[in-house]
Amino acid sequence: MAMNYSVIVGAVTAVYVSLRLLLHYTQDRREPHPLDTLIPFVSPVIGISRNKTNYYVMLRDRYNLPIYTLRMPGSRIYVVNSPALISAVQRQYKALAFMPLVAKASVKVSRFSKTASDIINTNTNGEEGDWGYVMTFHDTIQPSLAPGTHLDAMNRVMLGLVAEYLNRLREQLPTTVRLFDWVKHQITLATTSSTYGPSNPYKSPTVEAAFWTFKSGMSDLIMGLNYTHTASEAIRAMDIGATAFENYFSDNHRQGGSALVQARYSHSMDHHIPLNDIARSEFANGVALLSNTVPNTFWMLYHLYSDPEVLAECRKEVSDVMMVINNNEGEPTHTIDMSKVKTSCPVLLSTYKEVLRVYSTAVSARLVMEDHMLDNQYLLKKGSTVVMPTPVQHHNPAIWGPTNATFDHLRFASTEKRPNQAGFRAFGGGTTLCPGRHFATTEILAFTAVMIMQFDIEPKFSRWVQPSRNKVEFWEATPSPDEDFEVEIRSVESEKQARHWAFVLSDSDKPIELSAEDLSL
Ligand code: HEM
Repeated sequence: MAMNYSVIVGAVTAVYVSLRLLLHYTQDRREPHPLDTLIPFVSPVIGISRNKTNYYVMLRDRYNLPIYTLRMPGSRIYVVNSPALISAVQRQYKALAFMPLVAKASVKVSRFSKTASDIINTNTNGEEGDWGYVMTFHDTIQPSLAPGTHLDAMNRVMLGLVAEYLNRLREQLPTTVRLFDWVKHQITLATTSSTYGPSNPYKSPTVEAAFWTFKSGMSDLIMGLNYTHTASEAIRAMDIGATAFENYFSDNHRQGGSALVQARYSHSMDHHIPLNDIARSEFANGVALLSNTVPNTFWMLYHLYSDPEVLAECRKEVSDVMMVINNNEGEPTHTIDMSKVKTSCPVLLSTYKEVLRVYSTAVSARLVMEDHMLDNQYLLKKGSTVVMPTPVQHHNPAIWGPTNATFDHLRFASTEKRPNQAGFRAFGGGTTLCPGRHFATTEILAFTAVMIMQFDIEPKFSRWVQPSRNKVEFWEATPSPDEDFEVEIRSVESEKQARHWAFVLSDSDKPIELSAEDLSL
């Protein structure tokens, strides 16, 4: 027995020493310093799976390095903390590329045909010039989501739908719903109907449910774990979505949709993507459309309703920009001008930005295409991944002060001390800055503004309790609550007489500052 024990100890020691030597001899001194090497190659895996994106914040707090290396089995991750180095990474968009990662992940999750996969995987980083499906994708869709005519048109449809859903809700009050599920359903329908028009495939409850099943299995699909139960369910769900979208496109329903869907469809057709693959890509696009807007709307409602002070201040602001206008039937209609909400409701806007700051779990990633000296200081090796975790910036005491960990709904409303916009990265930055940020912002603000004006919400069985959010997946930029809960929705007493609500967009959708890039618009 003693003999067996010493053999095991000897073997473990030999493995450990070999791993340490391997780490030592394969780490170039010019690379960023390696961290969390207690058990080489294993400690970072445990750290990330246990602590999710908090792991990066913990390592920043402990070592405060501008950049460091995490050695993982078979790969290196360079984690960038310093804002100056983040800018340097963003400037090197060819050497430190985003699109090859997107192409690889999208082929895995959408399960494209070989024809489509080959087209998508060609010239992903513009090695042969600025052409190809992936290289031209961003510039093709960007105009349909940029402030201007197309975005206004999409916003007007979305605002009409939000008003219609919530007007209908008034007729069912009081009602009890599971808050997250309810928000998910309302936002899914408003977002997808304004994107896809009257023949929106998500109007089918089967397609709507299939999308959320697909989303639940995405992590396994990205990691190639196609054999798990969750992945099999996601694959089945993708097939349901693909069939629905194939019918939508073959019946020409996209003609009634937004400029965004037209641009995406034409782009795929121009690159000779087969129809079933276009449908797969469109269904997977639901992740960009919905996976952040839904949870951010939920967290907004949570903070608005769980704190009477926040609720009162925001209600006052919105009521100041509300008008009563007679509709076509001569009925008085409470009308909220979204253009005014964006210019005259600083507390509501600040609450929204604070939600984005506190809840963002986005980790921007880049693939190192060739050995590269970042900022002439740090060697980044070909094939490694560079990551820029947003929580590190959003919880940086040097930018946000000692209260960085707490939710302060007035943080962005202060006119004296403007927070440094470079430290706010909820929508990413550089060439991969989120093109959907203005659309999502208008939707979240409209939905929450009309909610607080029309309805009171109370948890059914207890007081408001901050839901945990530990189940967030590694690729998600916004966590959902771990558990849903029931709330009762009632009519706001003083508003009982107002039966109709509507929105107008009096001015073209002005960009509000959602990123450092918006300051120059
Ligand atoms: C509150 C809602 C949203 C949040 C927090 C959000 C967040 C982000 C973030 C952090 C990125 C950067 C990814 C990176 O650099 O690694 C991104 C990219 C992107 N987002 Fe959003 N997003 C939101 C809504 C939307 C909507 C509604 C759309 C579509 C209409 C959209 C479309 C996209 C696309 C296409 C990209 C990739 C950009 C590229 O190809 O370069 N997003 N988003």
